[in-house]
Amino acid sequence: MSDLLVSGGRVLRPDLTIERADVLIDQDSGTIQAVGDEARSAAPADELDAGGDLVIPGLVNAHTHVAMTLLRGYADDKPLDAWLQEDIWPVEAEFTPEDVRAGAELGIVEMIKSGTTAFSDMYFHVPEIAAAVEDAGVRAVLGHTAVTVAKDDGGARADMQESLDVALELDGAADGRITTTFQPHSLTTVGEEYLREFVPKAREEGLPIHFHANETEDEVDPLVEEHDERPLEYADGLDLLGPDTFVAHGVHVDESEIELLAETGTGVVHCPASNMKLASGMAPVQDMLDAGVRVGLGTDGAASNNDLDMFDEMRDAAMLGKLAAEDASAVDAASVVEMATQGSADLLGLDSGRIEAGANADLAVVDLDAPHLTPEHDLVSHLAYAARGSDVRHTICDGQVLLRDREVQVFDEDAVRKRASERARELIDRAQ
Ligand SMILES: N[C@@H](CCSC[C@H]1O[C@@H](n2cnc3c(=O)[nH]cnc32)[C@H](O)[C@@H]1O)C(=O)O
Ligand SMILES: [Zn+2]
Repeated sequence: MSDLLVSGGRVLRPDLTIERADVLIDQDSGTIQAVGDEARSAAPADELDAGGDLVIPGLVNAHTHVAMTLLRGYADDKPLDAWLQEDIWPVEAEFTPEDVRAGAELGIVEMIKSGTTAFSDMYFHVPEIAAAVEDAGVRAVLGHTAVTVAKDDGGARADMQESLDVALELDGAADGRITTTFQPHSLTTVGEEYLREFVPKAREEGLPIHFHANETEDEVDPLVEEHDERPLEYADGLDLLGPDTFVAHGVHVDESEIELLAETGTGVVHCPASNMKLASGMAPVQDMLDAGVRVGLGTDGAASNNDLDMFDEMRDAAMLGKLAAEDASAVDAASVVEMATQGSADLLGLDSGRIEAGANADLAVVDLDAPHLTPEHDLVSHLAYAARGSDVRHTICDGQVLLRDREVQVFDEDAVRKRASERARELIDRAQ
């Protein structure tokens, strides 16, 4: 048996207490074998020093568009609709499969370096993203995002069919590290007739569903006008909600919709940085938590964030949650740490996000030896409010070491950055 010992650290346990403990990992099964006294292995095949560090579950980014790293800083300071239509979609039309691969590798390197071990993605040229995930050793929930507006009927149906086909084909790829979702882009960018035709097919195949919902007011008003019901009531009528569904954003949800989310077990991925940057609004996160809605955390794409650092996202979630509730006790440190770990993992259907025997061996080791993490009154507070992605020292996924002493083990980081820069430059040239 091949095993790995993470030794000498303090460990964040599932109940958010901190315990001095070693963690023993079975690399063959990719799971945690023991935490604490039972972890003292006679002679582990490999050892990672976590002395003075905090060992946490690998963070889970529950909503992103990873290849959009190529568009980081390309178009800023606009609202969602204008940003997508005027800037993003014209350039995305020029993306080649190689561009998506280069952008995905860049995004994955950024995530590995900041302690993220799993992500959920919405994009196109998905086999390229799957190949990058396979090479990198991370986990991902992938899918092809279908849009039907501004397409003829043939084009629209083909895009919906591709979303089904890609989800069926890639499920279980990369030794099971890849799973999939069926992905209508949003309730306003996919026509009702296509949802009526394809959602039942996705349900029949048992595919989980992921889409953008209630992100901006512009997305809510037309649906209310046309159907005389709230967007999530409309979605429920189309069998889009349920425990196998998680929606991105959920910013403009009213009380009845929060109830509907809780009743149906539908998950919500909160994306605070994107919501602030595009001025989409403030999601009522504390109200959703109080109502028993399952909430995870995501960065959204790098062009609306502009990074993929989940530590940033935790802090943004806490800050924005307080502002939205006008209550400093809302969305507290423990809530955001839970959202970024067990909360997101639960939405993605992963047995990750907790350091416990039997769970996936997906971990990050945070170096606490820094002025901004001193003194150590409360390490959960530090994770939420003071730590940064660059404090991550080691990252482990599926029992394999992806980052060792801040060195990415799975890719040549400089080559990935160089390729992404070149591809991004050529892409913008083509689009202009
Ligand atoms: N543009 C393609 C496919 C869409 S892929 C997923 C899309 O979501 C877009 N996207 C990124 N962030 C957001 C967001 O916050 N809300 C809605 N869409 C977004 C992203 O740019 C990408 O175009 C088509 O026309 O078929
Ligand atoms: Zn998005």
